[in-house]
Amino acid sequence: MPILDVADLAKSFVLHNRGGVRLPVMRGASLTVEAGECVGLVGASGAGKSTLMRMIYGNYGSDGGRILVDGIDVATADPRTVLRLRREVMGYVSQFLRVVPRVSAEEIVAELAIAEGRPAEDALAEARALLARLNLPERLWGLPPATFSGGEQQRVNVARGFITGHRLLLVDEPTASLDATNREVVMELIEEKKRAGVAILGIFHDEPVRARVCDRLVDVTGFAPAVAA
Ligand SMILES: Nc1ncnc2c1ncn2[C@@H]1O[C@H](COP(=O)(O)OP(=O)(O)OP(=O)(O)O)[C@@H](O)[C@H]1O
Repeated sequence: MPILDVADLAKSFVLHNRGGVRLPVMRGASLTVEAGECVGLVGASGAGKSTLMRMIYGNYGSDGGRILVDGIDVATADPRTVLRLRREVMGYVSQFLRVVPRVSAEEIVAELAIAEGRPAEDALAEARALLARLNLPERLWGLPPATFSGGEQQRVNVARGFITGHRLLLVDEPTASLDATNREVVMELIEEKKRAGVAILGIFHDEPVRARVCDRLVDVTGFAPAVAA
């Protein structure tokens, strides 16, 4: 059974500030991701890549179809079940870090591992190891990331997303503002996850990154309502 199994998913946005106009953005979206596999979402800007990821993570509702994560349908699950899936099964690594005031970089990274039940000292040790691998200067580990550069914040976010034992990772542009050295580290982290049997669905604008880490590509342009009609 694939860890992620999306079938016949439909989505339209209702524009409340435009008198409730419905804007269909997706129809018949279907894809699967197996353990140990990385699938890349491609398609022109505005084709719906991020929207599809947000529906899978349960941030956006859908108008029809199913999103099975570890056999449970996110499209119809109650919020409590979605929260459990996020804690136990699926992680989301966005491009941007949500900065929490006064919480240090290493604590932000360790947080999800602690939530999974890992002892705090172990989680902090692994957080530091990941930050070191991602070349974040040690003097920054104990500071809140609010004043960090874009690339430094992104590396904290990648460490936070990759520390978990999640079996499904949704990654949205994890290398967007990184230099070549750190891009290489992120690609290695993805390859390690795949070897550990983690299923990954990603958006990678960087073609060489995509070519190296993705086993398959899914073009979301094929899910546009006009094409499917
Ligand atoms: N909250 C929203 N309300 C209304 N329309 C939206 C909303 N979010 C996205 N859209 C529309 O849905 C379509 C798909 O957007 P989405 O961000 O998923 O595209 P994308 O493929 O990820 O693009 P990019 O590569 O530029 O990030 C676009 O036409 C966008 O304008």
